[in-house]
Amino acid sequence: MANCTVCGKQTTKQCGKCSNAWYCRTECQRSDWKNHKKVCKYPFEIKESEGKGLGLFATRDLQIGDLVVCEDPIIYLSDGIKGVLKSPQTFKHTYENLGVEERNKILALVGADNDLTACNLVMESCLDSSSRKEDQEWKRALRIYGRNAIAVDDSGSALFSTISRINHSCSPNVDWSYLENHRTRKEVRVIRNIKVGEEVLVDYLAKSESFPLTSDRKEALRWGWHFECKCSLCSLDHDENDALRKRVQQLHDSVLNCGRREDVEGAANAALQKCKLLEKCEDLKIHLPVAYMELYETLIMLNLYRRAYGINDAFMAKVADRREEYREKAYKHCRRTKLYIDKAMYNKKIKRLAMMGGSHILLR
Ligand SMILES: C[S@@+](CC[C@H](N)C(=O)[O-])C[C@H]1O[C@@H](n2cnc3c(N)ncnc32)[C@H](O)[C@@H]1O
Repeated sequence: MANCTVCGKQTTKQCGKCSNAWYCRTECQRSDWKNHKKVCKYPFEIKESEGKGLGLFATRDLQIGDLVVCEDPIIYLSDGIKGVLKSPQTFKHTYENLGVEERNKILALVGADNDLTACNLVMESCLDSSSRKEDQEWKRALRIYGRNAIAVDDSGSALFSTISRINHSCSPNVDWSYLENHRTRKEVRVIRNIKVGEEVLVDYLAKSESFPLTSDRKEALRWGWHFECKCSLCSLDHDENDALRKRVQQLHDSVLNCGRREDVEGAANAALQKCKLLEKCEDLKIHLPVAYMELYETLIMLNLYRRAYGINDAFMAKVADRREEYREKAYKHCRRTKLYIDKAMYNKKIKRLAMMGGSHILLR
């Protein structure tokens, strides 16, 4: 049983073409067609995923780079990323300005129960304070927001009708990005081939630029998303994968630490080893573009410092002179998956790298 996409009534009837929208009667289906026809063609169906509520499942084989869905948010808040929403009052105001259809779409998402753990502390204090009847709906919606909101650009978060139904896996087969010219519109694309019938899974923690071990990932998902992860990686024996992640994290830290000690050669070496290791680990490949960009930028630094630090020519010939090749690898991955390269993210990294050794040099 689900809620009608238009009026919110309980129903078991789905769109016959894609099974991704629920309608209680023909009038509701007809009135929603102008919106629904934009997503009706997508290659997935929404159905029960064991132990995780609903989820997206491929209705045909999908290749790397294929589009799963592209969607605008039902509600978008620019004042804080998920989990640290600054003001529940902003949420209340934005929610109450939505039309009935949008509100019903939000209320149909998972998490409307009275479970206060599905809220961060700011939300919790606000939700605790009043039990007035007229406040109940937006508070329900706020709880749903706590369970489903997704970061959409550097500072905002949003709820989506379809994308918010994608379950998490620490070994994902899709990734999402916003569009260059439309930062609240979200696109989901395949990063590992998916067979018909397989669940479409994204890594909720992927953009955190760290390589957490199983126990840390579980904790982060409990804290930020309020669930106990049942993905394949967390369910299996994870010692080997954890050992690999530990090594990648060490190399990642080493790039920064070497930089702080003005050991640019050490930083470049660590960045290179990190890329090599990431290439071997299927569930961490998502980090490759940023890692190759980091290597590229480190090698530019190396080139600039080569005389000052007496960096040996053999090392330069072996690694540093190949820097364009590494930059190309960063872009190649993004071109293959057709995901938007977040230039802001790279710029932040470039700034951080430019601070290495207290230098004021301009990189570009
Ligand atoms: C953004 S929603 C995903 C869609 C949701 N399954 C639904 O029915 O609408 C996030 C919720 O899905 C469930 N979920 C997602 N990934 C999961 C996982 N790996 N293990 C267990 N539950 C998961 C949790 O209940 C979580 O709070």
